[in-house]
Amino acid sequence: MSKKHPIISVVGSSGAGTSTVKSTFEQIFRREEITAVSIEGDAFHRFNRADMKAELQKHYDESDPGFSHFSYEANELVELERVFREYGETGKGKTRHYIHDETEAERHGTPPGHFTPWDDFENDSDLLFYEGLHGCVVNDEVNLAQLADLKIGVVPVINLEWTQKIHRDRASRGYSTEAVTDVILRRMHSYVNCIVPQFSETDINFQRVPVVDTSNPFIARWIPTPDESLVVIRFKNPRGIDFPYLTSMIHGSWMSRANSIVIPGNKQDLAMQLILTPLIERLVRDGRRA
Ligand SMILES: Nc1ncnc2c1ncn2[C@@H]1O[C@H](COP(=O)(O)OP(=O)(O)OP(=O)(O)O)[C@@H](O)[C@H]1O
Ligand SMILES: O=C(CO)[C@H](O)[C@H](O)COP(=O)(O)O
Repeated sequence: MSKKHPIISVVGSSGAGTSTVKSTFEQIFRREEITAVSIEGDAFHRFNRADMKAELQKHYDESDPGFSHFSYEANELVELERVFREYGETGKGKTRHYIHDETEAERHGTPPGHFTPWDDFENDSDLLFYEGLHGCVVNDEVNLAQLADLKIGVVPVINLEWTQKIHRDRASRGYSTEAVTDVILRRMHSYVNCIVPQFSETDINFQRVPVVDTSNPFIARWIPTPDESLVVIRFKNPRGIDFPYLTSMIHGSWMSRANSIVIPGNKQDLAMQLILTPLIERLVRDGRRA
């Protein structure tokens, strides 16, 4: 927890939609005149693409099913914790980019499968925004959840998450369905052990649930649209959340439990803005005061 230099951590698996949610946060930052610096979780992978391939082969040869981009040891989590701590204490820190494809390569001048050099954050930011796989990890080595001030989980039900990953990796990263399926299978062990536990650390989870059949995500021709989905929003601590206000403002929403509301999928952006704006405002106000 850091009052003066707050940290927002948005966590989700690969293809869950954390980059998509980032744009909602950016709208709030712009409207509220908040200056944010940001980290993409993939920047803290331990290996570039070629080295990762060799590591995967090594683990495969040793019959180790647990190793993948999702596992702790494939990522620089101690370094990420150091950056979170440094930012919380001083408002300074550094990050880099992992380049996935040609479009990103052109933007950053680094070839796909490599990292850009480390770069310092801009000075005088109001907050640090993390989006990625591991921003709420608590394990024997690190406690990232403890260092973040607002923790959000983006967790579509798994069929939908796989559909989104397959479509995104095929459309913009040049992989075949078979290659993505193989990656999903190899990551399952660490999905369960390293990714899922974080959703008990998060303050709010947004879980998109399709209302069309996604029973075979490997042949789905398109991603279910927002109109074909509901979103379950679960608050870890519902105290202080004005549920009557939210359900009256979000047409078609209802409470499904004492700490959860369900909204139509096409209202996710509105719901995020209504829920997150006051929380972010408070973080920034307290930070500026401190
Ligand atoms: N609410 C949504 N409605 C419809 N499509 C969505 C939604 N959220 C995400 N998607 C789609 O799912 C795909 C994956 O989303 P996104 O790139 O945001 O995932 P990600 O979590 O950032 O993945 P990674 O961490 O691997 O980069 C994209 O094609 C995106 O358009
Ligand atoms: O999105 C991801 C994890 O969040 C990618 O799978 C990861 O960054 C590795 O990419 P690639 O295998 O294409 O080098």
